[in-house]
Amino acid sequence: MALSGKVAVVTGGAMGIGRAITETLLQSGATVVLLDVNESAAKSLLDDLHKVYGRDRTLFLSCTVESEEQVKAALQKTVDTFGGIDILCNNAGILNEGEWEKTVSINLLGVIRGTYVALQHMNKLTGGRGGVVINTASMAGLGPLLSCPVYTASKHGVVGFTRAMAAASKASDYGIRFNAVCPGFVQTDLISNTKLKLGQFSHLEDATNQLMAEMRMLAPSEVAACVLELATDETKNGEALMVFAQGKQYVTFPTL
Ligand SMILES: NC(=O)C1=CN([C@@H]2O[C@H](COP(=O)(O)OP(=O)(O)OC[C@H]3O[C@@H](n4cnc5c(N)ncnc54)[C@H](O)[C@@H]3O)[C@@H](O)[C@H]2O)C=CC1
Ligand SMILES: CCCCCC(=O)CC\C=C/C=C/C=C/[C@@H](O)[C@@H](O)CCCC(=O)O
Repeated sequence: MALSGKVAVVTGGAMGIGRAITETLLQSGATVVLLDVNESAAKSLLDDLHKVYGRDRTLFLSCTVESEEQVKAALQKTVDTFGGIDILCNNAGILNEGEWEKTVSINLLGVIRGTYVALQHMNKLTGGRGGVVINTASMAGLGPLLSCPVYTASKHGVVGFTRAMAAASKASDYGIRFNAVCPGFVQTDLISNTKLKLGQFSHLEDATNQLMAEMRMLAPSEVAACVLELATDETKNGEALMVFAQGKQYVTFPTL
């Protein structure tokens, strides 16, 4: 299988897109460590996964991506347990325009933190074996979502950070590829009760719902399939892969 022998870490791996990524990577032969704050969801998922994949290819570690200490401990535990890290999926994210600092802290700072801590373990220049980092951005990382300006900013930041890290890694010979997946609307808890999550922009919920209807919904598994493509296609570095209900498309960015 494509990922046999590979060790993957998935943040926010207990639910939604992260759960689908976890399952898809396991199906492809990887060992998967899922980091999440929702212990009950994670333990329920682990029970299901153990029945299908056995107990030796999955591990749940309670970890918030907001904590440097917890991320460092989780990635060290991963390396101590499975020998290294080959794939990092910085997937954890929230929608909360009311608590916008928390949105930035998780969606952007959490991606930067996970990347920088994993770099110490994955970088070929520091004893790592290289690999790939796939960041879950969003279509809102490529264009503005009027009802959630801070969520939009966080996702634009993820796209920019990913592309810059890809260039830095190539120029530095880290041996690590960096890519972003940019889904449209996906049927998960994140987009439930959006009116409560839009803060001062809750009056724009209808406009967002109209966009959601026009773009149609994706299943988490469709996003996970694109993550698998970015993980396994070694020609992909610095890419942003858009995922629509109608298909997928790599972004062509302007050459400055
Ligand atoms: N649902 C959608 O329409 C879209 C979602 N995305 C992005 O996909 C990613 C996953 O979101 P969904 O699966 O939709 O949401 P979800 O709410 O179903 O799952 C998010 C997971 O992240 C975990 N999490 C939240 N805060 C965390 C933290 N501080 N540390 C560790 N884990 C944490 C949650 O416990 C949950 O298991 C997010 O980055 C989101 O922005 C991108 C485009 C579309
Ligand atoms: C309700 C928030 C959902 C958060 C979850 C997501 O990340 C969903 C993102 C899905 C689609 C986003 C599409 C964004 C489209 C806009 O950029 C576009 O409609 C703007 C067009 C006009 C312009 O460029 O100003």
